[in-house]
Amino acid sequence: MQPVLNVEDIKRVEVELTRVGVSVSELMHRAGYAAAQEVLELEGAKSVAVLCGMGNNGGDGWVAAEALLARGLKVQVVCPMDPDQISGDLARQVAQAAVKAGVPVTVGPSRDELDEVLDEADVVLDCMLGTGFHGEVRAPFDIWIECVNASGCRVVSVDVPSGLSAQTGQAGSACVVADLTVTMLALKPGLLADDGRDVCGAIVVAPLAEQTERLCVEADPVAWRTDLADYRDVMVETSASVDKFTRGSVLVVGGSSRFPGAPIMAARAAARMGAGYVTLAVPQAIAAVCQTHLLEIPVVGLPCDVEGVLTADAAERVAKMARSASSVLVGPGMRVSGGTVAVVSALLRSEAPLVIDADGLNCLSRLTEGRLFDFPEFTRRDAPLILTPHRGELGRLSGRSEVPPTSLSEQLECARQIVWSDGGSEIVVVSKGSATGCVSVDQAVLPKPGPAALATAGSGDVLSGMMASYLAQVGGQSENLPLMAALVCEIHGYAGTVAAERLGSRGVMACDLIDSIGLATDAIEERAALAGLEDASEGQQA
Ligand SMILES: NC(=O)C1=CN([C@@H]2O[C@H](COP(=O)(O)OP(=O)(O)OC[C@H]3O[C@@H](n4cnc5c(N)ncnc54)[C@H](O)[C@@H]3O)[C@@H](O)[C@H]2O)[C@@H](O)CC1
Ligand SMILES: Nc1ncnc2c1ncn2[C@@H]1O[C@H](COP(=O)(O)OP(=O)(O)O)[C@@H](O)[C@H]1O
Ligand SMILES: [K+]
Repeated sequence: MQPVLNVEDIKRVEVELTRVGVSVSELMHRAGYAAAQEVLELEGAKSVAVLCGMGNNGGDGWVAAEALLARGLKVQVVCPMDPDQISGDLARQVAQAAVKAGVPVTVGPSRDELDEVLDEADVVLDCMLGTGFHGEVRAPFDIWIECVNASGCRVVSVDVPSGLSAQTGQAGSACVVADLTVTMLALKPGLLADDGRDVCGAIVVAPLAEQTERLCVEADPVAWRTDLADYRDVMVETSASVDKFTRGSVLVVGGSSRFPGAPIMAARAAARMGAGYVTLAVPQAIAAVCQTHLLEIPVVGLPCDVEGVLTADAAERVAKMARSASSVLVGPGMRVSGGTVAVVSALLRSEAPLVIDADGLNCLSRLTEGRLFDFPEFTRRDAPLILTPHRGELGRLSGRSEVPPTSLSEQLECARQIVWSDGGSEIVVVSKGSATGCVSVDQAVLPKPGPAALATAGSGDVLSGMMASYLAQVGGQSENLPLMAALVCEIHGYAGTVAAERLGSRGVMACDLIDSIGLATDAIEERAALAGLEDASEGQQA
């Protein structure tokens, strides 16, 4: 797994590195060389325009420009002011050194002059704004960024594409769209979510020092980005000597007259994910319609009101059914009422490994008055509990329904608040978004996100069905619950990719994801096993 550090923690690592003898100047030189190296590895790169800002990100650029010139490339630095006028000592010194070494400089070009420089270049090295960027992009960089994006050059961004917040993942009104981002020391959350996913291109981490790995771990990473090989420890063991019950039984509880489709999709996803036996429990009013769509899955009708919403009488029945299930999913399409709140409450008190999604989470918000972290008694249980909120649901659970989290780092913060108030290792919050974080008290793991094709109604119901199914198949518990949850998200994402290949990136509907789950599971598990073997053989050779 790769550590992901908040920007302020990256700065702490930088300070720690200086304490162990790697000066900031040395770091800037190594950053510049790392960026230059990536440019040199691009096929056919001959002429490079290096666009430098006035801070240390620009400093990295000057070092890279000098290194590229020394390797025989045609280099042209573009800078808003005379190198002697740069206020930061370090950036000024490397700029002066580069000029002395013969690096040609264009100072404060007009738009036309900049376009001319870019016409001559085949690669742009973007060193305008790094982690020091905040607010809206100001002149001249707003114009420069427009020119870079229109130039047709390949773009390598240093540390972070200029105009993107490395912390929040939000892009300003202007933002470089890179083909490759060489990020220094460690991944930052903003590179992995929201606009970051659109503008970073491929991401390469340049650790810059042998001590970096240890210092990053000591800086308490905000999350860990998974590698496929990590999943081997949490995968379902395959065996031919199984029957439908040993393959795990899932109870799905949800639905209402308004939303009969959500629990149907969740139940089908649970079956496609490999559970041997799935039962669906829904309001009596929709039981027949659900059964018509589910040939393999028995449907149980429960007491409901005239609106086809579960009543409190259903709670005891559900709790009893939960006793014979390897896992239970509650929530999809259920609505929020006194009855559904009673059902969620009964399941929380049960010993069943439990996944709560959608309206199940909204019931939980209602139970805890929107401050789940103030009511850890609801989530404190011995059996696993997985909550799968999107940003809106997470906001409601965290008492911030008016201002739900808007970035991955805020998602992680809210999820942490919930799991830490509970304090147990059995609770995981799967905080969903364009990037998803699976958060427990021990760690937060980030699976590789799926494609935007997943942003379609019902996709979350499919995920929660898959989650309950995997939980059932590993016997209702896992050595590493957040990693298991991340594996399920990764399979969900890959199902989106498989479905998009078949139906087009905008054509995917939630049911199409269900049909792709089986192949996606096989593919991800096979790749994880292969990646594990490769890691092991590399380890032996080393
Ligand atoms: N943290 C580290 O360990 C290392 C950092 N390095 C580099 O240093 C960078 C951070 O350097 P700095 O803190 O100097 O910050 P930056 O160079 O990212 O940005 C600071 C400059 O940008 C300007 N600026 C900020 N917001 C702006 C806006 N909205 N519009 C226009 N201009 C704006 C500031 O006035 C200042 O001149 C990193 O991104 C990285 O490239 C590397 O040199 C090596 C190691
Ligand atoms: N832009 C995106 N890129 C990748 N995954 C996404 C994107 N948007 C949404 N997703 C994923 O799709 C799923 C949507 O879940 P949710 O919002 O609960 O949908 P619904 O309530 O309609 O079922 C989540 O797993 C989320 O991570
Ligand atoms: K940059």
